[in-house]
Amino acid sequence: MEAQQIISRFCPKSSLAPSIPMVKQPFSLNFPHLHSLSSYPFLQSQNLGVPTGALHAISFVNKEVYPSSWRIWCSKSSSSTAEPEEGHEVRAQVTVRRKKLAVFVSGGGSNFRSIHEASKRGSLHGDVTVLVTNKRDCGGAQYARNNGIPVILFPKAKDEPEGLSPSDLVDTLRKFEVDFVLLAGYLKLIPVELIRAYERSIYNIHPSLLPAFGGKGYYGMKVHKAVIASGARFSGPTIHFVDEHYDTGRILAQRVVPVLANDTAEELAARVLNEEHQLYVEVVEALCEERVVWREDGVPLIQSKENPNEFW
Ligand SMILES: Nc1nc2c(c(=O)[nH]1)N[C@@H](CN(C=O)c1ccc(C(=O)N[C@@H](CCC(=O)O)C(=O)O)cc1)CN2
Ligand SMILES: NCC(=O)N[C@@H]1O[C@H](COP(=O)([O-])[O-])[C@@H](O)[C@H]1O
Repeated sequence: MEAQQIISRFCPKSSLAPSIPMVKQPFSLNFPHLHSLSSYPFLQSQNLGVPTGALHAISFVNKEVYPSSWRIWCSKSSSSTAEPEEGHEVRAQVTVRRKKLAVFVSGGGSNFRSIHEASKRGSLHGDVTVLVTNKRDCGGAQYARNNGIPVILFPKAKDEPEGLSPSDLVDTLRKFEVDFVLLAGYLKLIPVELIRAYERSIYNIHPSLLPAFGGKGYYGMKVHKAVIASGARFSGPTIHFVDEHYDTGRILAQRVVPVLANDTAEELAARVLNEEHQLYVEVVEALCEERVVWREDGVPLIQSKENPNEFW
């Protein structure tokens, strides 16, 4: 990518903005080595007086690289102590608040379970605080109940007397202080009220390489059957921002799997789903650590946790 590309970082309105202003900088992709304190758990909480469960970091900036006029929004540190290395200086300290997640499902909920398990094992700096479904007895809803996660029905079934309106749903998610909405096998159109209320904070996983094989009518096994029938040699999951239409939001992440000559739709579905589970957890970890950045041309990128100089 051209060095003059501008990268700015987006922090959802509902999350605490970092303690230093978000500024656009004429960056190349080669940031000085900035790393996250999150890889040094012993530095968390007690050393810096930061509440338990909060990610925090101090930015050490390589003065040779950045002119003093640049303000660094990244708050990462490679140091195993709070002291800057030679040639670096402390610029800022930012606490990344633990995020609250709402997951929407209509079926078995294996992606939801993967995200919840990542939260429980501590690799995810967030919690699933509410589950939303249009199928009250689906596998995902049962899993949520078994794990003490509140379940909300939306929209109600046609034959049910009453249910939540779109604005009721928004109010309910606000009451749960939801930061991000994650669709995971949810088969209903998200209403524009929710899209507007959670700008750039609603994500969906789709089982094909969008924009191919997406849109109304493309869900579940229908997607994999269409891929096989097309003769495509590759498929894979896409995670994208959700806008008013099915599968047309900005693409954030993808993985590729081969489509084999003798694949059944079920075999392809299983291969894609295995990648989905890994990819969605990786992406949600990045969301919760506020590692999503926006290129000047509007393409969202994820900043690598291991090497903040790299984006994918
Ligand atoms: N506003 C948005 N809502 C939803 C999106 C989105 O991108 N924007 N993604 C879908 C998930 N999805 C693909 O990833 C998808 C789900 C369902 C359909 C579809 O055609 N549904 C049928 C009804 C199916 C049923 O009720 O069993 C339909 O609308 O006729 C297409 C794509 C989630 N919501
Ligand atoms: N267009 C939407 C769509 O087809 N989503 C797909 O539904 C499955 C849900 O599985 P899960 O309930 O086990 O997570 C997943 O494969 C997901 O990509």
